[in-house]
Amino acid sequence: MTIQKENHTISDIPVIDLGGMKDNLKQTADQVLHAAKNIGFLFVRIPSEQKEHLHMFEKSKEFFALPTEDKMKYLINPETNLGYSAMRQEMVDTEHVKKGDFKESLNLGRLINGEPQQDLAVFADHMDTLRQFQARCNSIVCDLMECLAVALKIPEENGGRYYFSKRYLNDSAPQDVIRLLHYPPMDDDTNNDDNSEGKDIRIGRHSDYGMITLLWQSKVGGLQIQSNNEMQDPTKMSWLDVPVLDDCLVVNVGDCLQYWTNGYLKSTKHRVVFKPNTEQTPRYSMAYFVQGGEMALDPVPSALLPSKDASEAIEFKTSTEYLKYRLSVTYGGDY
Ligand SMILES: O=C(O)CCC(=O)C(=O)O
Ligand SMILES: [Fe+2]
Repeated sequence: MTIQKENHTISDIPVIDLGGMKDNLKQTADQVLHAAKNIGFLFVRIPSEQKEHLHMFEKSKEFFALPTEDKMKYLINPETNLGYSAMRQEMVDTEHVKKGDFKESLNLGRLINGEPQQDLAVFADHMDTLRQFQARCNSIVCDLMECLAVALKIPEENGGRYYFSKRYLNDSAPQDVIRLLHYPPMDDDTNNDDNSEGKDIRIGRHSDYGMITLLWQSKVGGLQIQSNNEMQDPTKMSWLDVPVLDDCLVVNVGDCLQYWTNGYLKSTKHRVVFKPNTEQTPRYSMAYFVQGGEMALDPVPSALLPSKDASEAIEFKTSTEYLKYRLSVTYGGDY
């Protein structure tokens, strides 16, 4: 699938205020669509009264500060994709990086009726923080989905403005994941020679598997997006730095949404590197992955979409099928 023919500059990543939906839905919706189809990334402004992400960051830092043996009690369950992944356990770029990613993470599954579906004893006293963060994520996701449906002019008989959000909220098996990430400072184990991109990698080049990802960064940057998305040759890849904007979160389109829109919306490759002067600083980030669950990977009913490339075989019927395949690659076929 052809993704992007032209290179982009950082000014292509707009800052969008979803509060604008109230008075000017069409304009806000068009801004979201423009970014989603041109670069696959956008910033969403965080109103100053919203503090849920800050509370989550505190809990995240506390978790990663625990001794390794305590964290290992929550080791990731291959069946559910929930739990703790240790340093180097994951490798998202199997083509260009030979060692696992220089990061650790904790995947928290969706709370159902406010309750966790995994062992989360370590968060037992902080469930309200988790509940409030999840509720905030859901609300941002629904706003974004409504914007996309409006700008894609989905006919009323197909659900109109609520085409995506209704399916999302009605999904029988929602598999959204909150992922807490910790990238420690460089150490003797950070061997820069073993990746052919010739860069110090915190997480290798990848696209996200699901529909939409919300990403909060905490102070330390390093996130980059590939401006020539389809380029496979590491020597010819070009990368744009995504700045850390304190009052914004980052949003990106995932593979499922690209697939559903016949490539109209772009799931752009990205990675995190050690930026100069931050090698000795840990980076914390949090991602909220909207996975799509058991929703069928059907083309979105929009006249704006290009027709499907006939050469492309339909391999996956649901988002979950696709997710399982991608995870099996990331974890080295252990799953
Ligand atoms: O930490 C980041 O900024 C990026 C994380 C990411 O891309 C991912 O987990 O998919
Ligand atoms: Fe990602």
